[in-house]
Amino acid sequence: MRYGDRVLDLAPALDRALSERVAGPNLDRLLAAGRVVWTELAAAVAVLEPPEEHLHDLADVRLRLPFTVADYVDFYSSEHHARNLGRILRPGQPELPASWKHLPVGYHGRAGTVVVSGTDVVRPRGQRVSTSSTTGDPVFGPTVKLDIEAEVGFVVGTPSALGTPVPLGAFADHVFGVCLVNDWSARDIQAWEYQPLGPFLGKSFATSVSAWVTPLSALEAARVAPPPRDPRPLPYLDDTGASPYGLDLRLAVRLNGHLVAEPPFAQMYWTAAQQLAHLTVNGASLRTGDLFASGTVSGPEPHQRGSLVELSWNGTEPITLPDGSVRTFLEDGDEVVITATAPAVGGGSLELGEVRGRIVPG
Ligand SMILES: O=C(O)/C=C/C(=O)CC(=O)CC(=O)O
Ligand SMILES: [Ca+2]
Ligand SMILES: [Mg+2]
Repeated sequence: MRYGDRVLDLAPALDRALSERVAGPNLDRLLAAGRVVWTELAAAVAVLEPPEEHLHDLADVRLRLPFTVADYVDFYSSEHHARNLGRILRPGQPELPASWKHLPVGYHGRAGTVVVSGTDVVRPRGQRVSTSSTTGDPVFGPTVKLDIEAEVGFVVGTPSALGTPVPLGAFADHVFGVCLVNDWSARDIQAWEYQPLGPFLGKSFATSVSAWVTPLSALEAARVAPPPRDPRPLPYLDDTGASPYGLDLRLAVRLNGHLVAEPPFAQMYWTAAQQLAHLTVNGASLRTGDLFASGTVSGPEPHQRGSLVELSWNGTEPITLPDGSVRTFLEDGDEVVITATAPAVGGGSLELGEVRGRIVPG
């Protein structure tokens, strides 16, 4: 457990009965233990006075992937991001696909390449069509449009049965907490391969997650109403009158230490509860360790865009950083850090665990 600037080795600091139910080398057993135990643990932690011997400086600790990732799904739930990508990738066509306001669009990603914050990201190679190509034929080589996507991830604890959808109201019975996600994306590989089945190799080479998962119970004060929906969604997605599941998380994206974007999660069109309801409405089951990400978090303002393809408008509007360096997409050696804050229970604000990654040559 994160304890300010330190790390608390929680299991030996807990009473034995609780410790035996959650202890392990990662969060897998805690996730599987279910909501009653999560609540019991949160109560125990709130009154805990940790002995010094179980506290370690962050610098002395190597952070690991916090849980075994089962299935990984990525949504597309920022209206601002979706409209921007539509304008950039599909000029002359409607900004939003016809289904966009009726369901949270998503795709299944590659769980095995989800890596913990701090892991280097190797520039991927693949097929792309050069902008100077006269034939439209692809070339092969390292991506020249390596991008980030600042996202929020939701971590499933309690599984569900195959054939049984998880309704909106059961969200907190299944989802343990929240992490930050960087969905690295090779825009040139993606643009050539993605139609009609969606992203494939352009995003499957690495997805970074924070080493820390913030329990939903710690984010009660961050809950906000999502933006109004028009048209009203079908009943299984209609959260009118329900306790809202928007979250006022304020993201910050830094490139080589310079702030380049401040995406507001509160403006996401579809909430995580709706994403979960949609993901299971066909009877698909959940497993402990399933990770579903929000989609790139972009707000309405230019400085609120959570990807470089938006911030540099597909490379046509380069960004000048305070140190004088200029970027469109990522260069080798670049380091990206995504952080977030949220209103805390009892006042003040809390920080989510950061997600950090550096690009190394392919
Ligand atoms: O509009 C497209 O074709 C592609 C969109 C994305 O690459 C974004 C994606 O991965 C989903 C998201 O993060 O919002
Ligand atoms: Ca994404
Ligand atoms: Mg990815």
